[in-house]
Parts: sequence; structure tokens; C-alpha cells
Amino acid sequence: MDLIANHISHRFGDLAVLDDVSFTVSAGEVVAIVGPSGCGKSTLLSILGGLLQPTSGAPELRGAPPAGSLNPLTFVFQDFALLPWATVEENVEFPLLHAQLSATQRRALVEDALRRTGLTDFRKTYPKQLSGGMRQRVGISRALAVKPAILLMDEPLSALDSQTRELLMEDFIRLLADGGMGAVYVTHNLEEAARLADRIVVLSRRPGRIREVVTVPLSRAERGESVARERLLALQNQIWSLIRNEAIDAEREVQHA
Ligand SMILES: Nc1ncnc2c1ncn2[C@@H]1O[C@H](COP(=O)(O)OP(=O)(O)OP(=O)(O)O)[C@@H](O)[C@H]1O
Repeated sequence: MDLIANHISHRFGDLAVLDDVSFTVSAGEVVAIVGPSGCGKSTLLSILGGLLQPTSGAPELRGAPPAGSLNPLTFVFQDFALLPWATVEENVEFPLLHAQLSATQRRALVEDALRRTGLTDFRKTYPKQLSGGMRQRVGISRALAVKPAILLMDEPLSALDSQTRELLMEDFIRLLADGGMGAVYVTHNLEEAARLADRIVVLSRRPGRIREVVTVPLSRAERGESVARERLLALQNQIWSLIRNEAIDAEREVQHA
């Protein structure tokens, strides 16, 4: 199933936020969205996921979702959005409660999602007993339980310390490795974008327009190898040079607002 941004523009009142943004996320593809602060990245993700109606243009889904997918487009949130009164397994089960599933089918989906995120031994734990990284694993596990075609992620690692980020980055790379699931990944972090994505959509300063769509010139398998670091670093520098001046302007605007 492909996700298409079709000439999307958006305004909040007088503020033009996105201007004619078009691109396609093909089945199984990982696309990162980067750009200066306030250029409309989160707004674009909300529009793609159907949470916000754009002023013009539209997101489109083309093709059938994978067999058994209960929610083809599924969000992973920056602040995890867990139910504090529910255990890990209850949190993961939550989005399945209203699906037409037997208890056995539900249990199988929860088991699989817990296993894929290394949470099997933490099933009876409550979120407040867990570290930030483990909480985000619960958020990811809950997203996996509904068998998404495409994960929509808005800075999913930004609330975490650098070592935890690195561990979760490795989890994302592993979970997305087989191309069975695609993702749209909004981030400020160019290293995360280059390591995870097949293509990187670079937005201009607000109103966000597409400046460039950069294809990462390494396969997913190659990106895991240490020799790839230099090439990924060169790519990060290339993208940074595209947005650096506008990032400075955006920062000044925020400070003077
Ligand atoms: N609900 C809203 N009402 C009014 N303005 C909004 C609303 N949501 C976002 N904005 C404004 O729209 C612009 C784009 O916001 P958005 O969060 O999409 O940008 P971003 O690129 O994700 O930002 P950042 O990089 O800082 O996370 C900003 O100027 C923001 O203040």
C-alpha cells in the first residue's frame, strides 16, 4: 500500500504552514521528513495520518493494505501516550479491543508485538516502573500489534537520552529491515534520518515546500555496516548545507517572536 501526499497545502488562520507538498511513500519504504524548526513537519504528518484536514490537497492511500492489517496508518508518539493505569500488555492490547477478534487472536497479536520489542518479560509491569526507552518500546509494541502498513513517527526518540536513542534506533532498523512495513519519520536529527530512511524529504522554511528529496545511496543492510558511516556522514552534511541558513533564520524568528 502506498501513501501519497497530493499537493498538500495548509494554513492556520493567516499563517501559511505548508505549500503544495507532494511525494509518495511506496509500500515498505521508509521516508524521513526534515527541515528547519516550525516548517510544518508535524503538521504534514498529522495530515498524512488523517488527524488534520489540509486547506487544500489531500493524502491518499493506494493499493490494498497487507493481509490482517487492522490499522494501515499507525502513529508512534514522542511522549509515548501510554495508559498509566494499565500494564504493558494491557497497553499493547488496547487498540485491539474494538477490533473483531477473538480473545485468542488478540492474545496472539499481543504476544507477537511484545516479542518483537523485547517486552515479553515486562508484560505485567506498569509504565511508571519503566525507563523512558522501555516506555517507548511499549508505544512501538502497541503500534505493531495492529499490523500497520506504515508507521507515522513524530520525533519518537526526542524525549530520550543519547544512549537510549541509539538502542531504540537499532530496534527501528531491525523492525523495518525486511521491508514488510513502511514508515514516515519526522526528525530534527539528520543522523537518524540518514541511518533509517530510504529517502529524505527536505522541506524549506515555513511555509514548508519540498526543497529536495534525497535518496540514501545505501541499502538497508549496508547502512548497518561501519564502513557506511562515512558515506552517511557525507549525506548528512549535504542535507545540513541545504537547510543550515534557513535553520538559522527559523531560530532567530522563534527567539524574537
Ligand atoms: N494548531 C495550531 N494552530 C496554530 N498554529 C499552529 C498549530 N499547530 C502548529 N502551528 C504553527 O504552525 C507552524 C508549523 O508547526 P509544526 O509543528 O508543524 O512545525 P515543525 O516543523 O514540526 O516544528 P518543529 O521542528 O519545531 O517541531 C508553527 O509556526 C506552529 O507554531
